[in-house]
Parts: sequence; structure tokens; C-alpha cells
Amino acid sequence: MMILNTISQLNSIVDQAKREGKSIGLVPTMGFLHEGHLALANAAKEENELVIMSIFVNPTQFGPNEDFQTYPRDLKRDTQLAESAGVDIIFAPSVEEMYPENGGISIKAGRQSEILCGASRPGHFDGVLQVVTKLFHIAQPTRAYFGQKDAQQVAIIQTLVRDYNFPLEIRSLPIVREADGLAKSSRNVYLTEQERSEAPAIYEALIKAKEEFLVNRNANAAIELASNHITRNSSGKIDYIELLAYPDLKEVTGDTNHFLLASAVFIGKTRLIDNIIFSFEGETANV
Ligand SMILES: Nc1ncnc2c1ncn2[C@@H]1O[C@H](COP(=O)(O)OP(=O)(O)OP(=O)(O)O)[C@@H](O)[C@H]1O
Ligand SMILES: CC(C)(CO)[C@@H](O)C(=O)[O-]
Ligand code: BAL
Repeated sequence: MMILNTISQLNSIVDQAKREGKSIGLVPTMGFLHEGHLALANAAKEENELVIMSIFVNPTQFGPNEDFQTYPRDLKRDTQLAESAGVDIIFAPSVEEMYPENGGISIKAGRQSEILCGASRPGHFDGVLQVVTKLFHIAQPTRAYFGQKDAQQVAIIQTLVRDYNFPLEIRSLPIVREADGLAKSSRNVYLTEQERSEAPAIYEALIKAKEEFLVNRNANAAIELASNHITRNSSGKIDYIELLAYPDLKEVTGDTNHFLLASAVFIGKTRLIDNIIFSFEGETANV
């Protein structure tokens, strides 16, 4: 496995792979890898001849009071895990390499970014689209892999790819969870022992709400049930719990077939997101 830090190094490898007609799988991450990331890498390995994983904590998607500085980083450990998952190339650029100067061009995520995490993190999805656009141009993937833990992110990136005609396929994979249901996340390391023991209440609440909705088709009652479960079983402060149509992220109507039940909850200072994507037929992986 190669570890590359510059765009020009990666360009050479990608050019060569393209000349040889190889398919390229890209797994964008912010590092501090866990099984969620490795599931993306495994899928990329199965479906492509060259697997590139980017590890880059992207400053432009963090707000001024967020955790860019303290975000967990461990490139040595990540390298071992990525290699064991069959990654061929780690692309780990510096901030200066990705953003050599402050240009005047920005990408504005549209309507889908004004709600859920976008409402709580203004500008977050503009930063995500900026870095993802750069990564797509640099790595020229045949397929790019994202996790449904960030369901809103996947929906917005799918819109980017459609609206700006990126010649690639977006693959989105199910959430990988701890044994007690908590969604795996690099930020779980921020939790104290007490907070960690409370955190499974989030997924439990989503399951209860989904079941309630499937029986009574009443979104408000389902959300109230979820919020009550979280407040009764944890010290969590709810940022949002919402039920929307997926992937367009519009209001649920009588015609909606695919639903996103999504939440963001502060457990102590740590903001954890989780969701369930489902239809009346069951939970769905690729929408
Ligand atoms: N538990 C998970 N299951 C499946 N995919 C995941 C999981 N956690 C993260 N991913 C996906 O991995 C990719 C990289 O995510 P990222 O590096 O931000 O990890 P993270 O654990 O989500 O970190 P954070 O603490 O920022 O939420 C994204 O596409 C994300 O959706
Ligand atoms: C897609 C991504 C790697 C862009 O920085 C990030 O938002 C993430 O890890 O989900
Ligand atoms: N996985 C989303 C990256 C972020 O929270 O900034």
C-alpha cells in the first residue's frame, strides 16, 4: 500500500490506472478509522481494481466553534487498518496541499442542506461539497463510497453528482453499529464511560419511533416517542429528530415510499448523529 501526500503524486497513479483501463474506487474519510470506514473499503475492494482512501480532516466543513483542532487523528493506526482492508493507496494531503490559497470560488449546497445537520452547522455541507468535488477531480473514481450514517451528506452528494454530471457512481452503505446499537463514529472516543453507557438510547429511540410510525403513520407521535425515550434514558440534549422523505429530504406526504428518520443528539459535549432509512417494506440500503 502507498501513502501519498501530494495531488501530483496521486495524479500520476490515477493517470496510469486510467491508461490501463482500471476501475477506481474512492473512499473519502476524515481518518481515525473504525469498522464503518472499513466496510466502505471492503466494498470498494470487491467492486474496483484500484482502491484509494482519502484521509483528510477538512477544515472548510467545520464551524468556528466546532472540533476541527481536537478531531481524533492517528495516521499510523489508520495505515495498518486500511492496508488490512485491501486499500491500495492512502491519500493524506496537508491542508496547504488541498487549499494552497483562499480562492474566490465556493460551492453552495442547495435546499437539501438547509435542514437537519445543515441547519445546526451552517456552511458545513458547502465545505463537504468543496472537498468532495476536489477529491472526485483528483481521484477520478469509477465509484465513490459513503456511509448512511451521514444520510443527508449522501443525498446532497448524489445531487451534486447528478446536477454537475460527475461521471461516477455513488455507492452508499448501511450503518455499522456497536453490539449495543450505537452507530460507530470516530467521535465516540470523546464520550466518558457514563456518556457511552447512555448513548445507545439514541438508536433505541429511533427504532421505537420507526415502529410507531409504521403502525399509526403519525410522524409527530413517532418523534415524540423518540424524544421521550432519549430524555428518560439519557442526559442527551436533542438537536433534532425528524422524519422526512429520502433522498429528496422533503416533507413526508401520502405518496412517500422511502423515509429518513434522523437525529442529532448532544451527549455531554459530543454531538452524535444516527438515522434509520426505511420503507413500508423494511429497512433499505441503497435508495
Ligand atoms: N458507523 C458507520 N457505518 C457506515 N459508514 C460510516 C460509519 N461511520 C462513518 N461512516 C462513513 O465513513 C465516511 C467517513 O466518515 P468520517 O471519517 O466522518 O467518520 P465518522 O466516524 O462519521 O466520523 P464523525 O465522528 O465525524 O461522525 C463517511 O461516508 C461516513 O458516512
Ligand atoms: C465525506 C468527507 C470525508 C468529506 O470531508 C466527510 O464529510 C466524512 O467523513 O463524512
Ligand atoms: N462525517 C461527517 C463529517 C463531519 O462531521 O464533519
